[in-house]
Amino acid sequence: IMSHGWGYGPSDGPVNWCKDFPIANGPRQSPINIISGQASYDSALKPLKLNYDPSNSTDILNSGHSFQVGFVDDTDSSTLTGGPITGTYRLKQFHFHWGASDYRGSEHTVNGIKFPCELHLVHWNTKYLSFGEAASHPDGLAVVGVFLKLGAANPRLQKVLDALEAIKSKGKQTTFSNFDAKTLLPDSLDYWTYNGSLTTPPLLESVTWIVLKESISVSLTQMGKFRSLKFSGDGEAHCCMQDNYRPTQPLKGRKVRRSFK
Ligand SMILES: O[B-]1(O)OCc2ccc(NC(=S)NCc3ccccc3)cc21
Ligand SMILES: [Zn+2]
Repeated sequence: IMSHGWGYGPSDGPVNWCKDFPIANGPRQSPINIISGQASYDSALKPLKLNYDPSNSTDILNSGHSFQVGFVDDTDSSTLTGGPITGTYRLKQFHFHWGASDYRGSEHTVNGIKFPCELHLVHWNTKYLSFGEAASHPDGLAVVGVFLKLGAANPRLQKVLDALEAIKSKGKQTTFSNFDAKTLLPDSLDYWTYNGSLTTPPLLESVTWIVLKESISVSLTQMGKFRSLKFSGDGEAHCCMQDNYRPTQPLKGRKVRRSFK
């Protein structure tokens, strides 16, 4: 077993996760490479409905693997409905994955193309009592993935990045209120969808993935802010938080559908 938790380094990284989490080699692992020509249009797929209440945002945390903005999820005030899912899923947190260079960092890829960063908006099915409970069921979670593409600075993203000063090292947390996660979404909500898993241990196969076709912009300077975070805690040897993405996993016969013609 691993001497310590999991990470993204040479000894505790994705190639070794299967030792502690054998599901890493399971039938519905994420992320995947989306081959757009092989994704079949499904007219039965509904439009995504994201209703987020900005007053639900609570905090921003350096988890040691990424940073995440947390939301109050004890009522149906910030929800995802429609799309490929049935029922109501509550927003719990959003976080990102990014690279050490601008040519890698996303988890999902499109026709082999990597983006410098990928946003994950994590929701859980309210037919279960909690996120933890939902995470152990095949229909328990729904994650909206958004690619970040190099370009003009993104003013909506900047509000999140300005908060990173206070959470540089692992375990740091600070309040983060009145943030409207909807402002991080692109104009179009066209998406690809497939059945997958968490992309970090425990790699549970409980995620309906909803990956948006349209990306949002991020500037080089803003990418530098992501990379200024540390995997390490205060007093530990400084280890820049970057390349915190899992490589793509085998499709194993799964079908990817698209909501757009
Ligand atoms: O694959 B992802 O990076 O994107 C989607 C996503 C959602 C959640 C996580 N992990 C979490 S919340 N772990 C804590 C936990 C996990 C399982 C049960 C309780 C608690 C990682 C990812
Ligand atoms: Zn993620």
